[in-house]
Amino acid sequence: MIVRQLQQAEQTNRRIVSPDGNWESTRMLLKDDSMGFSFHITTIYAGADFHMHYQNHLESVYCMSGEGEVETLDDGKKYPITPGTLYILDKHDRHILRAFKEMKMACVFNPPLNGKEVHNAEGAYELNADSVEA
Ligand SMILES: CC(=O)NCC[C@H](N)C(=O)O
Repeated sequence: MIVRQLQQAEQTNRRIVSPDGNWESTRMLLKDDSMGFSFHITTIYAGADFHMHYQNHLESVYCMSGEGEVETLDDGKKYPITPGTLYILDKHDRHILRAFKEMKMACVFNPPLNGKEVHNAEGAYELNADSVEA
């Protein structure tokens, strides 16, 4: 069994701060753990408004706190996000995430992230990103 603690993981290189200033994410479970998915606790900063398109991954995002919305770009639909909301990007959906208040999210990626991923110009993660060190 593997046991990890968020407050400890935040003190390591599992915590990634996005260079675009929109979010930070502590990646608690990664590809190296051989579970077939990765699990992250992500903070979306208040006022964030940014585009993503996970062409190489499927993602589920559960809101634990805060307030915002997600907009799917192919159909222009907007979905409010409040604590308890789960949105599931099952079609590699192009989307915009907006945080009206800081949001804390629990995120699962399939395939799992290596650890150091940040968004490329298209809002995707590459499949060959660096791993965090042991
Ligand atoms: C909700 C979302 O996708 N935020 C971007 C960061 C991502 N959750 C990650 O942990 O890399």
